Amino acid sequence: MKTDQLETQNDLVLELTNVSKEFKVGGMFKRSKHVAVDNASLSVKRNQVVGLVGESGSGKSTLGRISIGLIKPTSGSVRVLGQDIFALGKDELRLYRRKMQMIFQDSSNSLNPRMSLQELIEEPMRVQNLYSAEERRIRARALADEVQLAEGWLGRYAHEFSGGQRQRISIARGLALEPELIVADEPVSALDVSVQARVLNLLKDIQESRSLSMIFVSHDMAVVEFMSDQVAVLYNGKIMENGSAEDVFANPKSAYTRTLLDSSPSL
Ligand SMILES: Nc1ncnc2c1ncn2[C@@H]1O[C@H](COP(=O)(O)OP(=O)(O)OP(=O)(O)O)[C@@H](O)[C@H]1O
Repeated sequence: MKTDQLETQNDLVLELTNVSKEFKVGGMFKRSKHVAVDNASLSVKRNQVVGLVGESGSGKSTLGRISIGLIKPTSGSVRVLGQDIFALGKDELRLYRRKMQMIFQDSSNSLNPRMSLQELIEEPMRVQNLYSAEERRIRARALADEVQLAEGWLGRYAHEFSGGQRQRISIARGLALEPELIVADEPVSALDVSVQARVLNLLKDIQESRSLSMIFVSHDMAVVEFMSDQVAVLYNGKIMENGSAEDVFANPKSAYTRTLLDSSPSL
């Protein structure tokens, strides 16, 4: 294999190929299948942000969760850094998951109220048995600084922070295991509009400085335009359109994307 071919392959952090997900729905007597993701193919390069947009129920979250191994697709393959993650055993997948982290809309609600900021950021490293206690302490401080939480706050508890600050804590916890791929699922939707821009700017700065690959799920087209290099539009589980953010926003190919853009007042 030529060197340039090798580089192109390594450059792909996430590769979804013909991924479908069917959920069984209904009760004991009337069972049916719901196709949440329908034959979707998508790739994310190193240092690239791919925005996933579409109306509620179009399959964005399901595809995001499939991308980091939280949901197993019914068919298709998911490669992260060249590795088919569903070909891994349970323990191997657990270890591999370090490379892929998810930031949820309500991540901050799941922070343990009995832990200090220092402990909350150290927790993912402790659970994975990574680093010495001293090193975890130092790393947690650096991570708090990276998400712009003051050193003086390291002893405070989750409930003492605002919504935006709690989402910064979740971001720091997501970064603690040095991931290469982040799936951010509506990460600012639960925040006040005034706080959203600051958290988005932080996320973008971190993504750029760490050269992270990211899937950014949002129903807000303006937010997606700000964050993304590439945009994929989902409708009924199908990818209707996938192109550079510039092209998709300036020249949407599908009528559905045009409707989405027209109904987005903040653009
Ligand atoms: N565990 C599940 N069991 C059954 N159906 C599910 C399950 N998870 C998702 N679905 C269905 O799959 C479809 C896609 O859901 P998904 O949450 O991925 O969409 P979404 O685009 O992220 O929506 P939203 O913006 O509202 O979060 C929906 O019709 C949803 O009801």
